[in-house]
Amino acid sequence: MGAGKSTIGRLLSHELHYDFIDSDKVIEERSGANIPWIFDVEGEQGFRDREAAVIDELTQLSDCVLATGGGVVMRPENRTNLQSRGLVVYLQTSIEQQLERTAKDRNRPLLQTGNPEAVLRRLLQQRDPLYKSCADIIIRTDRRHPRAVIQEILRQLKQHQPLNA
Ligand SMILES: Nc1ncnc2c1ncn2[C@@H]1O[C@H](COP(=O)(O)OP(=O)(O)O)[C@@H](O)[C@H]1O
Ligand SMILES: O=C(O)C1=C[C@@H](OP(=O)(O)O)[C@@H](O)[C@H](O)C1
Ligand SMILES: [Mg+2]
Repeated sequence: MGAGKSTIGRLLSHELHYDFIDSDKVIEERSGANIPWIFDVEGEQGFRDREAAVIDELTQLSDCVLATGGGVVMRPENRTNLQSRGLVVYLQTSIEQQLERTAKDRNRPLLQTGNPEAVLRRLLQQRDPLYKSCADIIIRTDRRHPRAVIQEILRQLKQHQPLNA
């Protein structure tokens, strides 16, 4: 959360002339509700079920940049689908920067309960090995302008596959 997946993903899609899809937005559109409501009414498991179905569908598309929610790696089938069907970029970000970037946002239910720093620390401990297990590319985003992050992604992408852009 706050790594910049939604922001960087959109800008990157422009550079690549690809479509941009944010799985959280698709989940909201399909359910007709926002993420806090889904967590409230269906619990985190309900949200993860919706997320897994959407990820299975969206990872079958071509020529697009897909931004996921940060918890996508918690389900093994999501990791398999992302890894086998796409090229995965891990935006690695310090907790300090995550806190700064998410401070004003009330749309992340996991940060609304308890101490956000402690929550982020626990989640990073659980998830960092999982992000690393599926990432083709790892980019540090701390104190880097989104444009610099995108340039670094493009540079590393070129080493992986020929690009249309
Ligand atoms: N590299 C960056 N430098 C500064 N601010 C950023 C950067 N990446 C994202 N942000 C800002 O941080 C906030 C959270 O970004 P967002 O793209 O929603 O993250 P995510 O989708 O990973 O949770 C947004 O306000 C965005 O403008
Ligand atoms: O880390 C998480 O478990 C979540 C991250 C959110 O997306 P962002 O990573 O885009 O904030 C969103 O999917 C939901 O609130 C759960
Ligand atoms: Mg996002």
